[in-house]
Amino acid sequence: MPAFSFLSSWKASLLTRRRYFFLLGSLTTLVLGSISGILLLRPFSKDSPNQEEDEKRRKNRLKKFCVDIPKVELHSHLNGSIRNATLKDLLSDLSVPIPPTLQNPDSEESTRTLSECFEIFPLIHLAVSTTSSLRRVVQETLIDFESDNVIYLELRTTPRTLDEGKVGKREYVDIVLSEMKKWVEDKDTKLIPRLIISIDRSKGVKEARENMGIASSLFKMGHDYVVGVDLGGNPTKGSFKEFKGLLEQVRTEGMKVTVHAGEVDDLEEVNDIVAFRPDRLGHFLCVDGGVWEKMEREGGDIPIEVCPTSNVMTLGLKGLGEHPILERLVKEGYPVSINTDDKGVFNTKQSLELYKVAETLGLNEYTVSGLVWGAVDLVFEGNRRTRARVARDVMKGIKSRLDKIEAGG
Ligand SMILES: CNc1ncnc2c1ncn2[C@@H]1O[C@H](COP(=O)(O)O)[C@@H](O)[C@H]1O
Repeated sequence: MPAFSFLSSWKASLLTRRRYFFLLGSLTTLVLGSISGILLLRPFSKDSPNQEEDEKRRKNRLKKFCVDIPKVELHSHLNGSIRNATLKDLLSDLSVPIPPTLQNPDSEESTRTLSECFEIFPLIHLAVSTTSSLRRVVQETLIDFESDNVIYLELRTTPRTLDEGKVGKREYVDIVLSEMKKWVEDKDTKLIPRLIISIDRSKGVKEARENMGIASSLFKMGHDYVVGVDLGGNPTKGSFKEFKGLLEQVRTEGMKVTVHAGEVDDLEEVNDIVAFRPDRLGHFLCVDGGVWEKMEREGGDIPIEVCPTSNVMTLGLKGLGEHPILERLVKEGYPVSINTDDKGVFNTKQSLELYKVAETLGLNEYTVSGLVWGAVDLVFEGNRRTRARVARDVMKGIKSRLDKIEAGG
C-alpha cells in the first residue's frame, strides 16, 4: 500500500473516527440534555396538574361550604327575586313579547346596568299582577332561599294593587304575609321569613305614605313577620328629603329602617341619609372620605347591606375586585351582610354571592364563617328568642361543617 494511500486511509479513518466521536458526543449531549431536561422539568410538569387539581379542590370545597352553611339574607326585593323561567312563563301567559334583555339571563356574561334594571322592574310588575302570580313568586322565592340554606330571610316589597285594581295594597301585603305564614306552618322548614315594607322613591310621597301606613298598622297590631321599612327604587328619581319625615314617623313607632344610599353619585343625599342614621344602609357605593368621617363623628358605624353582583353590574365594574368599599369593609371587620338584592334580575343566590366575596378577597372557610356570623347580629327581628334561635342554628351549622373539614372531609 503506498505511503500516501496509507496516509489517506489513516486520514480517512481519522475522519470517520472524528465523525464517530462527534456523532457520539452529539448523541450523548442529546441524551444527557434530554434526561436533565426531563429531570429539571419533571417537578413542574408533575406538580402543575397537581397544583391545578389542588386549586380546583380548594375552590369546590369553598363553594360547597358557602352552600352548606346556614346563612341570613337581609337585602332581597321580592319581585326582583322572581325566577327567570317564571317571569317568561307569566309574560307569555299575558302574550307580552320577551325583550332581548331577558333572552339569556342565565348566561355567565349577562350584565345589567342600573338603567336596564329599572327597565326590567315594570315588566316584572306587569307579569306579577294577579293574586295567583304573587302567591307563586312568594312560594318560589322561599323555596329558592331555603334550598340555598338561608335560614333567616328578610324579604322586602313595595305594596301594589293587583287584579286590575280589585286587590288593594293592604291586601297585597296580606297575601305575602299569608304565604309566609303558610310556609312556616305547612312545612318542616328551618327558614324563618320576615317582611320589610318598601317605599319606591320614584312613586312619590302619597304612595309612600300609604305604604308606611300599612307597615305601621301591621306593626302596631304586633304582627310577628313585619320587621321594618325600606326606602328604595330608582335612585335617579325623587330624593331622600321627601321621604325623611315618613321614615322618622315609623321609626318613632319602633320600626327598624333601612335606606338605599349611594347607588349613584349624590354626596349631598348620602350625607343626609347618614345624618338620619338608619338602622342599616343598602349598597353605600358612591361615598367619599367626608361621609365616613361624618358617620364616625355622629355615632359610629351604620351596618351596610352589600349586594356584590348587583353592585358590580349597576356600577359597570369589570369585577368584584373593583368594588369601591367591599375589601375595606371586610378586612376592617365593619358590620356588613352579604346579599343577593334581586336574585332573579342578577341571576344569583346567597351562597354564590358569599363565594364570590371569598374568592375576591382570598377568604377561607374560617373567615367566610366570620362574615356570615357577623350578619346574624344585624337582623331586624325583634323577638329575642327567634334571634337566639337563628344565632344558635347558624353557629351549629358552621361548627359542624368546620369540624368536617378539620377531619379531612
Ligand atoms: C338594583 N338595586 C336596587 N336599588 C333600588 N331599588 C331596587 C333595587 N332593586 C330592586 N329595587 C326596588 O324593588 C322593586 C322590585 O321589588 P318589589 O316590587 O318591591 O317586590 C323595584 O321596583 C325597586 O323599587
